[in-house]
Amino acid sequence: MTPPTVLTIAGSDSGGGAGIQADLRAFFACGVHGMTALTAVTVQNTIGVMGIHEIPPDIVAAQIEAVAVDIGVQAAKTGMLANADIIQAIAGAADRVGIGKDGHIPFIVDPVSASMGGDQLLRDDALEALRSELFPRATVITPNLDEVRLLTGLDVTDMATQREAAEALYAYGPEWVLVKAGHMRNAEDCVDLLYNGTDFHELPGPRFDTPNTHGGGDTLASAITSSLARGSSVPEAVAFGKRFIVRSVRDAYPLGKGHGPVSPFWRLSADEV
Ligand SMILES: Nc1ncnc2c1ncn2[C@@H]1O[C@H](COP(=O)(O)OP(=O)(O)OP(=O)(O)O)[C@@H](O)[C@H]1O
Ligand SMILES: Cc1ncc(CO)c(N)n1
Repeated sequence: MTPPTVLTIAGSDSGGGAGIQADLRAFFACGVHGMTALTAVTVQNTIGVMGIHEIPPDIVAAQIEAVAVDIGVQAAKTGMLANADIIQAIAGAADRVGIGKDGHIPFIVDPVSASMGGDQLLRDDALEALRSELFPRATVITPNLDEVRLLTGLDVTDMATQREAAEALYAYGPEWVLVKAGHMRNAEDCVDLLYNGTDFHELPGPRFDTPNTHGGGDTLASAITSSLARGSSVPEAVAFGKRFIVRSVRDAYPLGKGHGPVSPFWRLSADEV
């Protein structure tokens, strides 16, 4: 039987840990058919990003439309988007094929701005395009704490400031905001926070002491996307994504001389999360 079909709009990580490679691995482990609209080729390994080749915006839009009209997309997500022109092209293509909260296709916007090592993956002038073009179309946005700081100027250090950040980001128009806590390094646990303008949902989880969390944000967003494609509600899909990422961080493995990737391979031998 044909599995649910999902689309990632993101960059390539030559090291295979993050980006489109992480998304496809998570999609496979979640039992959905993954499709890709490539936005950039990065020259990357576990240590850092040494080069970026950006894909022309019309080619990014054409990839989205090609798979949408033939195969169909049940949920879509974004990762590294590189620049404002690419973001503009994605917004146009999304509207044409019904991706986004005003269309019928759930749309997860992960506002990726830098790699784990701090290398920039989004040009400075593209932050405004993310806020104005993609956040109002998003079913869920999934910033980490560095992205929260870039997007809102807020420094999240505890649950109170995490709630404040969720409210500030909600004002940009997404249906839901998920503020991820991975970068709250002084905290004992990893409590992500989901908000829809009225209700706060806390997603508690353990914090593993490991340097190998490369691709963690991509893997979480891909698991959420897969669950939405199966028809789950946003709180159900995010709870699934959290269970999925906890197991994937637990099973992360060392690779190269830098940060190893999280691993969704455990899923292939388990019946359910
Ligand atoms: N050390 C850890 N132990 C357990 N869970 C973690 C750890 N680090 C991050 N997570 C979880 O992984 C998910 C991704 O969080 P994080 O804030 O690190 O995102 P990110 O920075 O976008 O990821 P990436 O590493 O892909 O850039 C969240 O659910 C977070 O709670
Ligand atoms: C291509 C790419 N996308 C996303 C990330 C962030 O995990 C990365 N390091 N590289």
